[in-house]
Amino acid sequence: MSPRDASPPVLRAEGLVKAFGGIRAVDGVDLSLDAGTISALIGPNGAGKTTCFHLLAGQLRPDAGRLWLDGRDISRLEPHRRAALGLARTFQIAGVFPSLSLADNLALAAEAPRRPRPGLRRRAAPDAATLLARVGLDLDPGRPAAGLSYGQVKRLELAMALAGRPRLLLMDEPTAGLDGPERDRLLGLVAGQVAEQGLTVLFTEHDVAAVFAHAGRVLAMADGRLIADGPPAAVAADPAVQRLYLGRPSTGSATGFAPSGQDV
Ligand SMILES: Nc1ncnc2c1ncn2[C@@H]1O[C@H](COP(=O)(O)OP(=O)(O)OP(=O)(O)O)[C@@H](O)[C@H]1O
Repeated sequence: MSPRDASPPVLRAEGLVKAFGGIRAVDGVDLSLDAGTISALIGPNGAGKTTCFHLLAGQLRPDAGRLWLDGRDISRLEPHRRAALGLARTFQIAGVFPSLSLADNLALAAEAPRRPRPGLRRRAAPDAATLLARVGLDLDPGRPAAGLSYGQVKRLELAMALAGRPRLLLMDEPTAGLDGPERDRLLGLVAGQVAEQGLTVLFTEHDVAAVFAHAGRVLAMADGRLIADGPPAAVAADPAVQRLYLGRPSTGSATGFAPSGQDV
């Protein structure tokens, strides 16, 4: 590819550091995410994944390091300014309003990232029925969110994240609380949006089988640092990752660092 053809990564981070007292929760993280890719950030409890997400989305200020979204320096922007530029984040506990209709939940979610930039021309959000169809919810958009099953709420949350038409979606344990089939279904829907809409996704996930099934790339974190980054099979075979999860190097199985379905 010639330099003229090269478009900047959707997200680039350089030298991110965040310490809490004596703990360096994020300790010099560099990463870069290309458009239309889905990557998983894995690591044991306390590795620094959530802190990393806070730094990327702007809920925390880094002690050091810089960030670019589509080549634009966003290091000093507040979370709502980053959201207005297309960086969306979902949380483990999300904000669905049970008393509002599905359509109103989606309309609020579509509006939120745009409020701080009144002067800009707005792109129309997809309509509620289209968004619900994208996440496989065959429901009346006029019905209240109250009474949805937990799995349906998680899919509504995904539709709400998509309503803002993000460029980059950071998903912190999007499948928390879901059983195996529901987890697969949700991550399959996310991967579908990556393939069809050119969305870029970084998600955290403790279930290694789900990571292998849906992530194109895996970034493994330990003690605030990225210790491996690459295709899932290569990361699984990485000796540092093997030591982290099993306390011993790889025995050769590409998916052997944790048995299918085991949490990491
Ligand atoms: N606000 C805070 N104040 C003090 N220490 C913190 C704070 N937030 C995180 N930490 C510490 O920073 C380290 C990284 O935590 P973090 O929550 O980012 O890890 P994680 O990989 O997301 O873990 P988990 O998988 O359990 O959510 C941990 O040692 C944690 O105790």
